[in-house]
Amino acid sequence: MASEKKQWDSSQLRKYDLNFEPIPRLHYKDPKIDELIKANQPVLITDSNIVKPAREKWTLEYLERNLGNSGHTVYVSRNHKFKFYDDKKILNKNNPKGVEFTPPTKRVEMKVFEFMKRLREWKRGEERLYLQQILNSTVGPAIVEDYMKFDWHYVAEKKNKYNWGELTSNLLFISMEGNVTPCHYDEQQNLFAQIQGFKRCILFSPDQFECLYPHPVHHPHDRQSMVDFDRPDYTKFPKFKNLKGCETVIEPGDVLYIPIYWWHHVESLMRGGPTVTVNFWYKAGPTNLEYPLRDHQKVSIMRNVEKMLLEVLQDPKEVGPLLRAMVLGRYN
Ligand SMILES: CCC[C@@H](CC(=O)O)C(=O)C(=O)O
Ligand SMILES: [Zn+2]
Repeated sequence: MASEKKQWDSSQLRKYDLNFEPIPRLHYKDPKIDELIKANQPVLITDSNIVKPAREKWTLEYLERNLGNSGHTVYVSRNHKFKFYDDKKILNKNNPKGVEFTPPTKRVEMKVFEFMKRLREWKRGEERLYLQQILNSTVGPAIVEDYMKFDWHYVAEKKNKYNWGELTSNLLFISMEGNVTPCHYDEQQNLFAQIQGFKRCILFSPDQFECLYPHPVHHPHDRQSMVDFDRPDYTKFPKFKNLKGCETVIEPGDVLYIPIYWWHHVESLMRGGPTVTVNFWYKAGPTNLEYPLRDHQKVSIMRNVEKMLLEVLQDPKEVGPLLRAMVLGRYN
């Protein structure tokens, strides 16, 4: 059979001073998928029916007609990055313990027809938009009907087999070409289903924590890497050059398993047009402490230590000196 024409090329990928291994791409009936999920390893699942109705029907026109007339959550950025921030951690009159912080993106509520108009008329260099909307009762009945026809048997089988917690949400992402969600981790298991367009996903294991320098837990950019992948500061973040990761480009119909606590950087291909994705976020299941501890469990322990120290010390500037006094010359 003539090889299928590749639908994208490497010139559409942003260039980083890093090399990556490929993430395994396996047909959804391949039993090796279960081995990888059980080991908390990423895997790209192809040819499944997980979001088949969306794959067949959710064009931008269909979404514009059926997403409903409520305002949808849209982020606006002056550049290609959409770095998430938790506004509950920003200093303001209701949150005197918060951090002085200027959000890098604006969050607005936008009607879907306005969003789609902005998408159609967008010119390179203009501010970028990224719709990120929870699929909830505000969406139109046609979307609900399609959603009910997702292959819930397949996802429930994974959830139960690997003891994941409950499904917390499905987010719908409609991105402009070239948008980037910078490197971060989530405390949830994630089935990341691609509906339209191509997204490059670069993933790093939780054991790369020391190379990715997350913001402190109390910072609005908690869980996000401090390193700007476009212009890494190797003086401030010297271990970034040792970073080891894996990558794939997900295509419509692919579903990427992003394991809990795994770092991921996601970009809609440049010159690839708008992209549509639905994710499935599951809470972590109950974890029994078995030794040796898994790397993601150590990240969770470090988060708890940071939270406890901040609680008792009150001043973030005291956390470093106390930990250095405790460790340097004694535990290193
Ligand atoms: C706000 C979340 C964005 C998404 C990545 C992307 O599609 O841009 C992601 O990081 C996730 O599904 O966990
Ligand atoms: Zn994420």
